[in-house]
Amino acid sequence: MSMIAAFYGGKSILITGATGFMGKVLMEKLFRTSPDLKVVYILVRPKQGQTLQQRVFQILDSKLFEKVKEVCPNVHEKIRAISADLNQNDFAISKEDMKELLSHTNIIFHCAATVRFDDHLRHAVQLNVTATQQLLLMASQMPKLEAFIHISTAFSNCNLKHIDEVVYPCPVEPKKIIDSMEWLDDAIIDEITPKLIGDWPNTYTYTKALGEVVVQQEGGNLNIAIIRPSIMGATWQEPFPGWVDNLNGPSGLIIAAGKGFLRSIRATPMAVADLIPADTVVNLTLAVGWYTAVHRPKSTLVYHCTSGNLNPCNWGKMGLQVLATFEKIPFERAFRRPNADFTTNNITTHYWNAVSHRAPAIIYDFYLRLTGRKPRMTKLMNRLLRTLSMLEYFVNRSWEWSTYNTEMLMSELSPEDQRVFNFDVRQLNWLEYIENYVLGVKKYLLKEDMAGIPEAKQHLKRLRNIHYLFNTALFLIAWRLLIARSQVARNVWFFIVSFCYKFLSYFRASSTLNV
Ligand SMILES: CCCCCCCCCCCCCCCC(=O)SCCNC(=O)CCNC(=O)[C@H](O)C(C)(C)COP(=O)(O)OP(=O)(O)OC[C@H]1O[C@@H](n2cnc3c(N)ncnc32)[C@H](O)[C@@H]1OP(=O)(O)O
Ligand SMILES: NC(=O)C1=CN([C@@H]2O[C@H](COP(=O)(O)OP(=O)(O)OC[C@H]3O[C@@H](n4cnc5c(N)ncnc54)[C@H](OP(=O)(O)O)[C@@H]3O)[C@@H](O)[C@H]2O)C=CC1
Repeated sequence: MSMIAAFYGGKSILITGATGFMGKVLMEKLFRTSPDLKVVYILVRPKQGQTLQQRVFQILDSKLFEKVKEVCPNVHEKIRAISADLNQNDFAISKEDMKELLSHTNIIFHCAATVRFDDHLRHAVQLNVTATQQLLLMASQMPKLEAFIHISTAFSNCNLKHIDEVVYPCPVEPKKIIDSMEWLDDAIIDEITPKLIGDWPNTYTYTKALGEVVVQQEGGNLNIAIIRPSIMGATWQEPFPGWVDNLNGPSGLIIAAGKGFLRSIRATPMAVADLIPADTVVNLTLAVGWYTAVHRPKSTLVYHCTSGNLNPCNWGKMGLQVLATFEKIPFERAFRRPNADFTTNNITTHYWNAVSHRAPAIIYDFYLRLTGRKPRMTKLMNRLLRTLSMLEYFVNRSWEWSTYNTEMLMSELSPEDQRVFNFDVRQLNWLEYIENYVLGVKKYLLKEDMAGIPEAKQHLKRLRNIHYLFNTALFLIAWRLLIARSQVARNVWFFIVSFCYKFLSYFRASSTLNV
């Protein structure tokens, strides 16, 4: 019997960010391995005209929860959705709900965050720092609380090259930042943001670093642990390979490459692609929850959930495998044949952006206009280029994350727990994982049917023929123009023609002699 699964039995668990990518995988695993848990409270905000219950049912109706419904048929009764907005004071939770949360919660998994790189500093601070502070305050009033697990990111200290499993201080105290956000107006915040974030690449990583400091400073006597995942990708094994449901991290770029929009990216092929499957992160998170509650470490432990130091894969290898998978599993209605490449300097990046991204978009929009349709490709391409520029920082550097605590935890698990809550990335086969990832993007994100693969392959063949035809026509036109204008080109042309003629004459003469 798994000790971790048994530990969660009968427990009341509070999850923030349960409607997000990681939150869903976390809930799924909890219910599948500990169907006898008491209740999972989730803090949810009504969104896009959906009520809380509708949001919960939508999650439970997804393929991700199919296995859960078999092992825990009353799962919907065990999820208690609480209306909350983490941007508001006291999270705008009603008094009754707050009372229930405070008196029953045993474990907290704090996953909610804004993960947008370009979020306004005020909003990023509110969600990633102030909300964490408020949640800690709530936690300190929970008499039955056994552990508080805070999800951060391995990139919270990406301004360093080697990162240990410790909380690093920030140049400005989080409390001062929180206070200043209250009285500074947006224009001033915009102006000081670059100075405040210093050598962090964006407001996301900066505020996640501040969030960690808050956890350390204001955790008081709570039993706390911090988990730092790197780039979270589709599931590796559980509940099935390849599950993914948002465009963050590599998923959006896989779509852009597979549909033929993404032709080149400024990335260092040898830089480590520190991807980590979502189910690996969740297994570690649940193991940390158990360890923190049962062993009550004296200080706040930080756990790195990364792949680079144990089983490294680089962007070059990953990119090639993604492209190889498109040969077998193409996406439908591609704009161009998938053929993304890495560039390594600014000049080639600008060149390929102009030639391979902007020019085809302009030509296609011109064609759309001619045929009476609304142009849209240039807008889409601009958005892709903006996304690429935001991700560039992460695909041109490598980091070293130490994993002493994560390895210590692994050694503390029983063989059964090591199997059920496996977070040993050394066992990950990258080629297989990436293939399943691309397949998952096709099935669960693009919602494309596998039966459409032959037609998608035919479409790619047509695109290849159009590509060859276009290139040949372009070459002939360019050559014709050159010959008309340049004596050197004419001389070269006559030399080639006369050489071919002589060669053919010689060939004909020698074959006549042989007869
Ligand atoms: C050959 C291949 C090589 C592969 C090579 C890979 C390299 C991959 C490196 C990654 C490196 C990360 C390393 C940090 C790891 C962390 O710790 S960070 C956690 C992950 N966070 C992220 O990835 C967030 C990054 N994304 C962003 O910050 C913003 O989306 C961007 C990039 C600034 C773009 O913003 P934007 O232009 O305003 O576009 P946005 O409104 O966000 O979205 C555009 C459309 O996509 C949709 N959309 C956006 N997000 C989502 C979503 N999550 N779910 C569903 N739809 C969405 C929107 O609905 C919108 O659609 P429409 O409503 O227009 O129809
Ligand atoms: N994805 C990744 O690559 C990585 C993620 N992480 C960390 O993992 C955690 C989970 O990330 P991930 O699941 O990918 O993120 P998602 O963007 O998928 O989910 C974010 C969650 O936070 C919730 N949330 C956001 N704002 C509010 C609000 N004002 N009130 C209530 N809830 C809110 C969202 O709710 P709603 O559905 O209503 O929007 C959603 O449930 C985060 O802490 C992130 O920093 C760390 C490393 C990598």
